[in-house]
Amino acid sequence: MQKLVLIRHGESVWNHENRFTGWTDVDLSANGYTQAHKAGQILKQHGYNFDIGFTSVLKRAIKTLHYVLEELDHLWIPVEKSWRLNERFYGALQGLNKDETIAKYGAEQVQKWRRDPNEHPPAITKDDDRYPGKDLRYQHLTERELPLTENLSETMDRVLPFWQEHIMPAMRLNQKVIISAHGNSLRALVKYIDKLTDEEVTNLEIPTGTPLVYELDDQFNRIKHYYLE
Ligand SMILES: O=C(O)[C@H](O)COP(=O)(O)O
Repeated sequence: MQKLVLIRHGESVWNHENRFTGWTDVDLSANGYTQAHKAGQILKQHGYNFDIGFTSVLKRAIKTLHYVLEELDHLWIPVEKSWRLNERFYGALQGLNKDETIAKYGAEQVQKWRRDPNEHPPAITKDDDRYPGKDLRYQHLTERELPLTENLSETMDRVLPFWQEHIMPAMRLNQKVIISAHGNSLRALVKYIDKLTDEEVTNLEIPTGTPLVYELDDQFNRIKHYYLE
């Protein structure tokens, strides 16, 4: 049996302001900073330690992992960052207030954009300042990999190769792994590990800054999962 720990970043400034974030690189809020430290303390109380960490290239997830590892006095372990663990790219919704968007387009449409695994939020164009092709950190990506919008299925398509090629090999070496990522990149991963249907994943919400433990068998099938609080 192996334990894998997933954590969604602590509350971000835009979570606090209720704005669609996606790949926008916003910082943790003061509350998010506290949540990240508390998550580290809880993991410490339960005797957790890690051999390797994985995170996205967005500072809210990077900092959350950093503060967790700081509490564990584990800042020295290797941390691998990948755009593949980024939040779902929320297209033209990025930056908009969620309630204002509901007022404009209706609750049903906004809920579809947020939770229907096959629904695309409105796309940006390549001349938009939010286009990742303009951002240094994504310069090595191919044009096909650079999103203009993304649904959860597409997020899953780019998360899973990273799971298979980086995270699973570490676990096969019996390394203890922590992954600090985002609401929707973690929903994509959990959909895969828990073999959830499209309908089941629609109702899955992952809270910020709360360690989620997966106990997995040798084939990486889930035995059980639970939050540490
Ligand atoms: O990108 C965002 O806005 C949030 O991190 C996740 O938002 P959601 O709960 O609307 O998918």
